[in-house]
Amino acid sequence: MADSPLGRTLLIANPAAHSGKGAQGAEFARRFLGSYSSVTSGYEVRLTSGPGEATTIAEGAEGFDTVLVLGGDGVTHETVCGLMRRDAEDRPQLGIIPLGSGNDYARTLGMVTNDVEAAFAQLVRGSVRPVEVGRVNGTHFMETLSFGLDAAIAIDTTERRAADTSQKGEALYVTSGLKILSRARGGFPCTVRLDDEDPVDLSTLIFAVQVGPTYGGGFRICPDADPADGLLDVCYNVRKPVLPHLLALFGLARSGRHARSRVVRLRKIRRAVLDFAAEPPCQVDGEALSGTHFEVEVVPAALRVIFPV
Ligand SMILES: Nc1ncnc2c1ncn2[C@@H]1O[C@H](COP(=O)(O)OP(=O)(O)OP(=O)(O)O)[C@@H](O)[C@H]1O
Repeated sequence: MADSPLGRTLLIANPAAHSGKGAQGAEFARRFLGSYSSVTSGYEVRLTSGPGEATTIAEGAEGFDTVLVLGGDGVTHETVCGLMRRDAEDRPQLGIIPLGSGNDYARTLGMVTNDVEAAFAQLVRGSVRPVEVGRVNGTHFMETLSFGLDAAIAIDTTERRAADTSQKGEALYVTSGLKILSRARGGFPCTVRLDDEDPVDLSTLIFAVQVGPTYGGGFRICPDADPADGLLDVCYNVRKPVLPHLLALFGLARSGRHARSRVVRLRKIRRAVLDFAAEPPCQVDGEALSGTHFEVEVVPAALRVIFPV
């Protein structure tokens, strides 16, 4: 590793990412790695053929110093889950080449998005820092876990994108948001225990657990979240706002200004246990998760990730 910035490198690329632009991005990345041989000490390129494969490839990343992932938050989540199945001492460092529609993890790290060449320039000169990941019922997440309306919006967004709507990214999230929020009524009753505190009953509309500040393609739900502070940030409602207020909060969350509202509370925690009366909408890095009992915890310094300098 000493004689090249990335050492022995495995590139995991999703050709389907960003509405198929991943294929071209992967080809560019392959040519880049071939042309600039001093950047690595040898490399391998693996294209994913479908959901879940990045996890298997990353889990088997034996003898690599660096795993690069090219694609969006979905394939990055799968790669992180695979890396977390490896022993910590045999876990390669991770670099992101963001090519997706949401790119929230890239935003957390400060990587340029949807520009493969510029991302390589950042990675080659970057610095490696340990970051935490979250864990919920045995599944890891690198950016976001949420319950309630925001999860319903994220799941609706994913389903509509899969159904090939012409809307993308933020526009898709906003239209899903307006649809789901305008139908919101009861909330999702839940008992929550944060760290070692006494359990509290909440009438949950949203309960977000974040490693980095954003979800949904840039909504700053936990504006102070820092992926290297060893803590998870949570944002949840402590009152039920009337619908116009709820819609206004949704708009303010774009810039993080919802944090000033007395309706929501923001905290930093290590652990949370949530028990819902009935199964809530739940998303983990954009993927749906089912259940009523959720045990959430931080895994501090779980991954070494390349940040731009
Ligand atoms: N060859 C493939 N064909 C179809 N889907 C794939 C393939 N390889 C991986 N996938 C799936 O595509 C999903 C979405 O990919 P990814 O997150 O990379 O891009 P995106 O959806 O454009 O971006 P974002 O997640 O940021 O919105 C992943 O969850 C992954 O399981």
